[in-house]
Amino acid sequence: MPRGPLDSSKIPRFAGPATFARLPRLDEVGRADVAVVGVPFDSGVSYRPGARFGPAAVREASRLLRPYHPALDLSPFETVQVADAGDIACNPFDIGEAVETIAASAAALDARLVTIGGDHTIALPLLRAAAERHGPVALLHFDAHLDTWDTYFGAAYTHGTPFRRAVEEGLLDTSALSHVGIRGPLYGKRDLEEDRRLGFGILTSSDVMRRGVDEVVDILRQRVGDRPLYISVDIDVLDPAHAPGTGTPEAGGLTSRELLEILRGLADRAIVGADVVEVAPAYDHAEITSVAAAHVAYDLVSLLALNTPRESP
Ligand SMILES: N=C(N)NCCCC(=O)O
Ligand SMILES: [Zn+2]
Ligand SMILES: [Zn+2]
Repeated sequence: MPRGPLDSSKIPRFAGPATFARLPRLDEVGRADVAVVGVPFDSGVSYRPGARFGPAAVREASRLLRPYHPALDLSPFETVQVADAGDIACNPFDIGEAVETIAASAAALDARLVTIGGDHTIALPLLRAAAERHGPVALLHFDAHLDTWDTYFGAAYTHGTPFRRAVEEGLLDTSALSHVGIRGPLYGKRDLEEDRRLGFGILTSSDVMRRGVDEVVDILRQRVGDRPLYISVDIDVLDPAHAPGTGTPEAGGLTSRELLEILRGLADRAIVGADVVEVAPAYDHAEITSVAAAHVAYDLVSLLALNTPRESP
């Protein structure tokens, strides 16, 4: 029987140190099927810094999460062992070294991971770890930004470039790559042409609004098929009204309801790992962004719980 979160009817949810959803730490349970791990790294940002404080803020905002998910009819923490694996400590002064550390630490965790960032640079090492285990993976990338740019100031590893590196490294199944929520001004039309050449399809923020959640879910489910799927959620996919606490906000984004509904529509796909990145609490108000990120992480944990292979009795 998995060990679940602290009982909030006995220990008030605002008491004690924060783990994700008040779950046990990984060292308290020994092993986990699904682990939530923080990566407090933001040395790859191109604008406002501060996502290094994302993991702590999301854990704090996750105290109110409850154990039963009505929309999925699922108690994820009873179905599988979920634990908080703490933070991956990586070098804030050397991006290349940090990327190596994150890849090695993620690969060493014997669990399916929901990673809390940190800036989007961390998706590259997380995809390395996922591809090492599963081969090239399908990618669903929720973001205002493409993050397939080549370099910034000559730097190859930044929060605007992880998915171009991931394609170059052969980590992704280029027949199943989608961005969702893209919007805002670009450097030029070439950004879109290069992105298409890498293999990405785009559902813009306007597409989500005009075509609606159900049609978007149909398109994404078909594109992913039965491939192993990695989901990367940059919280700036949400409108700044729903996620002001982030480094590169863009007007005209998704609502948190739309994002959660799209994720729930993917419950029967073969999800192998996920991240929620770019929460920068210094720009947040009333925990709006961290609450949204905590709920997104809860839904991702639930999807992974549904996707954990059960041992036959
Ligand atoms: N928020 C992320 N991941 N990327 C934004 C990069 C946009 C830019 O610097 O032009
Ligand atoms: Zn972004
Ligand atoms: Zn991003």
